[in-house]
Amino acid sequence: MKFETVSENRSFGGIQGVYRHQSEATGTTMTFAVYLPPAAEHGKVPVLWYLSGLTCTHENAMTKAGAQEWAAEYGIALIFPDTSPRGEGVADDEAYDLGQGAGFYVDATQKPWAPHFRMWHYVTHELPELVFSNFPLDREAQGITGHSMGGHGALTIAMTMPERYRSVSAFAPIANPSDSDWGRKQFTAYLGDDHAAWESHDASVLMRERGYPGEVLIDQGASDQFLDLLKPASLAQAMIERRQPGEFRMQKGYDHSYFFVQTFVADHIRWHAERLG
Ligand SMILES: N[C@@H](CCC(=O)N[C@@H](CSC=O)C(=O)NCC(=O)O)C(=O)O
Repeated sequence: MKFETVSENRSFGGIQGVYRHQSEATGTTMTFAVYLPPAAEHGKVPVLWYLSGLTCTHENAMTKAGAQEWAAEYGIALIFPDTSPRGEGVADDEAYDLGQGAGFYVDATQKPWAPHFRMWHYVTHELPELVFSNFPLDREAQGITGHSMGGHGALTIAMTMPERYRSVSAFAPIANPSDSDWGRKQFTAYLGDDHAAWESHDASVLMRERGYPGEVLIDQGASDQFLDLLKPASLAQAMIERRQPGEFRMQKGYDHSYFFVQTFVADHIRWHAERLG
């Protein structure tokens, strides 16, 4: 699989790279970022996938989360995919929470989204094949995290493929999209009216039905301006009903911004590093 280098910069002794490739999954050019810690000079390192939220590209978390320092310290690589296909021939919507920048980590089955909006397949199949073939990454040591829409993606992907994603965490995830205006509109557009398809992309439903075999770490700002849309209580209740091991932390005074993410990102990278070995 071919890709081109957009930029590479030294960061905390490692390399922060940005790359571009032609995606078969989305039928578009996709950009992604990979941070390789210094330890990657000596062999394969564990991988933490970071899925971003609404309106983001690969760049927001790469530049705002402050994750590289901790990834370098714990010897773990970071991968930052984009959040949707983009481009002139790609469907879009005027709203910031549908279309480009709002792929919701599903494979759309409905027009006009279906031809390009295949972010589940892209993030779980195509991009892994590309990065594991071209970077010194340990395929057997993968964790996944994300923020907001990306937290939704991380939780639903980890609960669907726990044998692959050996650790999971989330920052302020969209926790119950089937019952939220951050979910119903997008699932209707991308997946249609088939609520069974919605439920397989809803972290609270998956938590209640199957949970995750390891421990789960969730951080949620108690002053998050989007609490009504995120619905953390649904996920917390599902964790209790499931007796899911893990930590659900309400962080006093924190909102939804990257100031919140950068405050707790060290905890999350440590969490993953401890579980990925
Ligand atoms: N209307 C706002 C909402 C966008 C926003 O807050 N996006 C968050 C993720 S929200 C859930 O997925 C985000 O990460 N923004 C990028 C950033 O760098 O902060 C708006 O358009 O600002």
